Formats: sequence, C-alpha cells, structure tokens
Amino acid sequence: MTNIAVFGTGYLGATHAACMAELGHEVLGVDVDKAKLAKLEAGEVPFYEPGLEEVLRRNVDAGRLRFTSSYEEAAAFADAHFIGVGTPQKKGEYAADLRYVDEVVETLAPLLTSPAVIFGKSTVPVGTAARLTKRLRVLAPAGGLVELAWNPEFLREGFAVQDTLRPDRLVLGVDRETAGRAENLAREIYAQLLANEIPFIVTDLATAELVKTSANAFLATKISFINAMAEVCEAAGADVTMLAEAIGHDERIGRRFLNAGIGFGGGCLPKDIRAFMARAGELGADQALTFLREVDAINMRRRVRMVESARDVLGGSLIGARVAVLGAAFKPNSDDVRDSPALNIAGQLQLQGASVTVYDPKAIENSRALFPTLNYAPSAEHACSGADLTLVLTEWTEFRDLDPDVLGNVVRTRTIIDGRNCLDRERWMERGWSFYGVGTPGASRFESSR
Ligand SMILES: NC(=O)c1ccc[n+]([C@@H]2O[C@H](COP(=O)([O-])OP(=O)(O)OC[C@H]3O[C@@H](n4cnc5c(N)ncnc54)[C@H](O)[C@@H]3O)[C@@H](O)[C@H]2O)c1
Ligand SMILES: O=c1ccn([C@@H]2O[C@H](COP(=O)(O)OP(=O)(O)O[C@H]3O[C@H](CO)[C@@H](O)[C@H](O)[C@H]3O)[C@@H](O)[C@H]2O)c(=O)[nH]1
Repeated sequence: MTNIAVFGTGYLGATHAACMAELGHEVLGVDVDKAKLAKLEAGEVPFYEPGLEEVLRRNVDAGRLRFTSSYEEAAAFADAHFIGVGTPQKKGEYAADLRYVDEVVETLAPLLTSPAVIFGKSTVPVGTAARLTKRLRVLAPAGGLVELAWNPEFLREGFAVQDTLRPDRLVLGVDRETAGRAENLAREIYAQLLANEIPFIVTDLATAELVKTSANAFLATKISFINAMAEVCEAAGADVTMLAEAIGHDERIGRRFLNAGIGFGGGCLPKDIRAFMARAGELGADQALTFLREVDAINMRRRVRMVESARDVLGGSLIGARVAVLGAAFKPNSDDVRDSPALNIAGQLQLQGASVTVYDPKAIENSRALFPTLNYAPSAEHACSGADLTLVLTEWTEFRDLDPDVLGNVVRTRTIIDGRNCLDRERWMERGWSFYGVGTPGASRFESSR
C-alpha cells in the first residue's frame, strides 16, 4: 500500500482521496481552506456527491484518511503526491488560470528531500507538465529523484465515486527521460482497478494532457451538435428527441450525450474548451480549433433562446411576470452551480423584469451565494405558487415525477417550458398545461406564433 497526498480537496480531490483510501492506501488530503478541512475531518462532504460521504466516513473512521493544511506534513508522509486543485478560466480571458497548480509545485517541491512522484490530475493546457518538470528539477532538493507524471481525471459529478473506482480507462503521461518509476507506482496504486481489466494507457506528458482536453472538447461538441439540430428542428417543425434516438442507434454515433436542451455548463466543459482554444493559439495551431468557437456560441445561444422563449410565451414582456425556475444545478445529482445554464437563465429573466423564484433539491445554498437577489423556495410547489410560467431547467428525477395536477393547483397559469426535454409531454398536456419543449414540434408551433 502507498502513502498518498492529495492537494486540493474539492470535487475532484476529495473524491480521489476518499477512493484511494477505499483501495486501502494511507491518504492525506491537503487544502488551504480550513473550513473545508474541518468538515472533511469530521467525515462530512462539503458538497453534494451521491455515495461519497459513505466512503469518506468509512475511511476517516478506519484512520486511513486524514486531512491537513500542512505541506510539510504531506511532504514527509507521502510517496505519491496528487495535484487536484482548480484550474478556472482567467477573468476576461479564455486561458486557464494555473496559479493554484503552480502554487502546489512551488510550495511542495522545496520540501521533497527523498524520492517521490507527483501525479497531476487537474485539467491543464498541454505543455504544463513539461514546464513544471523543469521547475521541479530546480526546486526539489531530491532533484531527479522527484518525478512528475500526468494522470488526468475523467470523473463526472454525480457519478464521481463510481467513475473513480470503475473508470472507463486510466491515462498516464510520463516524462520519457525518467519514465519507469511513475508508471510502476501508478500500477501499484491502481492495482485493484487494473486487475479488473480497466484499460491503462501510458503515454508521454503532452499526449496525456491532450487526451483530457480533447475528450471534453468532443463531449462539448456532441452536445452543441444536437443543440444545433434542435434549432433546425424548431425551424422545420421536427422533433430533436426522435432525431437523437434515431441517429443514436448507429453505433458510430451513439445515443449518449445527445440530449438537447439549454446546453452544457459546470466547472469543466465551458472553461476547458476555452482554455483549449487559447492554448492552441499560443502553439500557433488556433485554426485547428476554430470549430470550438462555434461549439461555445451554439451553447451560449441556448441560454439566450430560453429567455426569449419565456418572454414570448408570456406575450412579449417579462416585466412583472412571476416565473418559477425548477433546477439551479448545472446538472442533476449535483449541487454545483459553476457556470450553470439554469441559474444564468434565472438571472437573465430577473434582469429583464420578471420576479423569479428558484427551487433546486440540492443547490439552493450555492445558488444564493452566487445570485443573492433571486427568490428561493423550499419546494417545487412553493416556487410555483402564483406562477405565470414554470421552467424546468435541470432534469432532477424529482421534477420528472411532479404531479401536473398538484402543481396546476398552485400556479396562476398552467404554462411550462421543459428546457431539458425530461418531462412526459402528454401527461402534462392532458392535465391542461400549455407545454413547450426544446427542438420539438410544440416549440415550433410556439415559434410560428411569434
Ligand atoms: N469537478 C470535476 O468533476 C472534475 C473532473 C475532472 C477533472 N477536474 C479538474 O480537476 C481540477 C479541480 O477541480 P474541482 O472541481 O475539484 O475544483 P474545486 O474548486 O472544487 O477544488 C479545488 C480545491 O483546491 C483547493 N486549493 C486551492 N489552492 C490550493 C493550494 N495551493 N493547496 C491546496 N489546495 C488548494 C481549494 O481550496 C479547493 O478546495 C480542475 O482542474 C478541474 O478542471 C474536475
Ligand atoms: O446530452 C447531454 C449531456 C450533458 N449535457 C450538459 O453538459 C454539462 C456537463 O455534463 P457532464 O459531462 O455529465 O458533467 P461533468 O461532471 O461536468 O463532467 C464533464 O467534465 C468533467 C471535468 O473535466 C469530466 O471529467 C467528465 O468526463 C465530463 O463528462 C451539464 O450541464 C449537462 O446538463 C447536455 O446538455 N446534454
């Protein structure tokens, strides 16, 4: 078993730390946020991630998982150091802000006096690992005995534990000159996963970094593709859901990630495609990724379009209208509201004069911190009380299961836009609701009445 330190205990780091302890390793989670550390030490996950609390608590109780803010303690303790800090978009630019990753290396390296491997997990622009390797050579007292490898993470929020313990693949980028120790240590750490025949791809540093950013670029492209089809379906009076179903049967295309709606958000896809474009530009390969500008533009257009649709359904003006927004998280089974399309739409509706009340099963607290001026309700029914229009913007199961009659009794007008095409249209229409989906004939009928 290996002594592991994980730097950054957010969505990625806390999950990785808990899951590595679950595999039997001794793990130390390191963060600069003392409030977060206090919660984790008490076995509490500071965000909502199904199944994580159980794993965390079990391993904290077993003494295999501890937390600290001390880099000295981490340097003395671990043989493998995972970097899982944030790489957000820089303010006013497309590029990734690498200050936190740099901070970890600059603080940790001078403390490494014996052999160690640093595994980068954060999503970084290609070339970052090579640059950090040079810094390590300068900063680490153990010199060449400290190796840097890149081990990108592909977990999805909402499925973080299962994706970490049963990933589709493991990818490891190693420095060609020193290759060997990092790969062997990774094989030890992930031995139980590899025993389950999880594909393990060992490559150079640059390719490993690019595997991550290109995977996210592909996923973003797939979503924008279907949203572009939704636009065409709306114009043509066709049904994008049927279209996705039908093209998805072709195994080369596949049905997954073809859900049209209000587009992608979160702490990954939007900022990662922008950072990818910025980096390609620095490398002189910007032309290769100009299509990602369109992917981004289609995506952002979904949000504007939803606000326009709401305005049109309400007869041309949002001023004074009461709008219930069901869903604030960027996706279901998460409390993450980073770049959430739902919350962004709620904010725009309010700016245009609507009185907006938001309900989300898990993300109210985070939403309030970001958009304090919106109204928040403790249930879907409360949010819809007196509403002229109801919007479903995150496809929580709870919303799929809503009773159209129960909600119909509290709203002022039975009008609903399903921004994620997640509700049973017939069921709602039978109960007297005017129902609009995305990229569906209903939406086109509504479009033509504009
Ligand atoms: N969230 C995901 O699902 C996911 C999946 C795959 C990859 N990633 C990538 O992983 C990275 C982290 O993402 P996240 O969503 O977990 O971010 P996050 O904001 O939830 O967590 C980052 C954590 O790092 C801590 N931190 C900042 N500076 C530090 C320092 N110097 N030392 C120690 N800790 C420090 C912060 O306090 C915070 O707790 C990003 O590069 C992201 O793109 C995220
Ligand atoms: O058909 C779809 C699928 C997703 N989405 C939206 O796309 C966004 C991202 O969804 P998802 O990819 O499931 O969530 P993340 O947790 O952000 O995971 C992505 O970003 C992570 C961070 O890089 C990667 O590790 C994952 O592999 C990658 O899926 C969300 O707003 C979804 O609502 C759609 O609109 N339509």
